[in-house]
Amino acid sequence: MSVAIEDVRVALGGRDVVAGVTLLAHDGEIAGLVGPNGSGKSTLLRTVYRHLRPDAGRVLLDGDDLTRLPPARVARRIAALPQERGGDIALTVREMVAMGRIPHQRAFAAEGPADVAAVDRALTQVGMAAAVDRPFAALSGGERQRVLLARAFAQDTRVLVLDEPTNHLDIRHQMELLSLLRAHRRTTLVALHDLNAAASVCDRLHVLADGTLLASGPPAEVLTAELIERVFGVHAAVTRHPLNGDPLIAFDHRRVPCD
Ligand SMILES: Nc1ncnc2c1ncn2[C@@H]1O[C@H](COP(=O)(O)OP(=O)(O)OP(=O)(O)O)[C@@H](O)[C@H]1O
Repeated sequence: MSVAIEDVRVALGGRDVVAGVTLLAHDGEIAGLVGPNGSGKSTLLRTVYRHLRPDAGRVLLDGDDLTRLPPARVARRIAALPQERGGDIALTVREMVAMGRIPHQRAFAAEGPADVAAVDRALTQVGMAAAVDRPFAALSGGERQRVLLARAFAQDTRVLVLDEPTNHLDIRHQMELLSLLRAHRRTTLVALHDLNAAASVCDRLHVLADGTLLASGPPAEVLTAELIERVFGVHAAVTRHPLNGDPLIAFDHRRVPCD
């Protein structure tokens, strides 16, 4: 299932924070959004999981305008890990993940065997199966993150939208999550700050700055030292990863950022 963002504009607080962005995530592709803080990544993703309606432009799901599709149908097609990660919600871990099954259930129907299996599978995938009865509100930041990811996986959609999914995760859980994304091969839109992770996991990268799209393409073409300096204002050396040949971006943390 493809996701096409066509000339989307979003105004917030009296200014365009997304100023006419066009990009396409092909069926089964992992499309990464990278860019500095405030460049519009979350805002753009919110238009895809329908948290925000664009002021202009359209988001198309396999050619269908998202705003014209019934919400329940969208929920069976798009699952999201938003940047808002839930607070004091009085649910257990299992109950939280089971919410991902609601779009598949008839009104007031109990969970069926397929729902139970999907919830169990998702909890195992994120390594939280042993915590099913714990209160969600009592989890650490990284544990909550993994449970919300499980909820998105349990929703069993063809499209996943993930806003900074590796935030709070230790290196092992970051790597497990990124390899799960590759193994699942759903159409995925993911905002990532870690350029090396983005280079390894994404099929295509889209670089945002000040609400506009500056570059799109395969990571090895997009992530040049010049682009990184122009967009992020830091010096970087782009080499090859010694273990897998992916682009490897090295920063000199002893050096002050450039002007
Ligand atoms: N509700 C709002 N009202 C006014 N301005 C907003 C609102 N939400 C976001 N913005 C502004 O829109 C701009 C883009 O924000 P957005 O969260 O999309 O950026 P981002 O690229 O996801 O940033 P980050 O990397 O920090 O998560 C920012 O300047 C932000 O301050």
